[in-house]
Amino acid sequence: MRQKIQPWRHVFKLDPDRELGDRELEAVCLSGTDAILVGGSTGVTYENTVALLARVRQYELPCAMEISDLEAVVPGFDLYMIPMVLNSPDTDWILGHHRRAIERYGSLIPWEQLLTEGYIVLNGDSSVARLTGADSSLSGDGAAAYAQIADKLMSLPVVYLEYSGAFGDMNTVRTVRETVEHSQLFYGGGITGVAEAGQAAALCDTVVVGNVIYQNLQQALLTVQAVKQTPQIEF
Ligand SMILES: CC(C)=CCC/C(C)=C/CC/C(C)=C/CC/C(C)=C/CC/C(C)=C/CC/C(C)=C/CC/C(C)=C/COP(=O)(O)OP(=O)(O)O
Ligand SMILES: O=P(O)(O)OC[C@@H](O)CO
Ligand SMILES: [Mg+2]
Repeated sequence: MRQKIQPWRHVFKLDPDRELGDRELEAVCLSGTDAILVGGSTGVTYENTVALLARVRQYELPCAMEISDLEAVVPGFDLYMIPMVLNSPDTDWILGHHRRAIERYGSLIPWEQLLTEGYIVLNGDSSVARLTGADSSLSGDGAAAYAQIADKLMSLPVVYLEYSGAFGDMNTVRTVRETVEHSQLFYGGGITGVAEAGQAAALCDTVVVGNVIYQNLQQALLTVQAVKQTPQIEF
């Protein structure tokens, strides 16, 4: 599974709880992005997730689900990404929901299709920060410490720097980048055009673009090449 995401440089995150027309979806899926990640922190249901999966499946690119609510899990995705919010004080968002999911689904879980993401939530104003109570007031060193827990102590395949809704502090991202050796480093949050996309792409392995799809599709589409044409800085 890890090999599957290794080539992902640019990913569009589609929210089942938001409207996107057929022409717009086609533009997203044919944009040259490496994958579609279906997920949101609120309002995700079985029905709106099935509907979005069926529409994305008209295209050939990989489609993964990022699970935020067990009731909304839909079979048929290529991959299931499982967030653990490492900087939440509420262990439910690190292990609790996960334990209940395993108790409930047991042997039905397709483990070979699951990938764990060590989330570090850094925008205190985001829905995900409110939902999980994450401590978003971390310094660069604090964020890097969580990243090292994910990378070195837990050997998680993904470290996800989540600034959902606001462009992040690139000094913090750089500090984290310098410490992550094995996990694939995802960046997401507040990318609204090529300049931000390029900055995040220079520092991270995978850049996730979400909200701007719904606000300014043309700008969203331009982020694909901006990410792909930006070489990563070597540390
Ligand atoms: C047949 C088949 C496929 C069976 C599947 C079996 C199965 C259930 C496997 C799962 C096993 C498992 C361990 C599941 C975990 C369950 C679970 C609910 C875990 C909790 C995940 C979690 C920490 C959620 C918190 C929210 C979160 C991190 C969401 C990620 C997405 C995100 C941050 C979106 C951004 O939100 P958005 O709404 O866009 O925010 P803005 O408003 O700021 O834009
Ligand atoms: O929606 P934006 O702010 O682009 O963030 C992308 C993604 O990281 C959200 O989970
Ligand atoms: Mg969003």
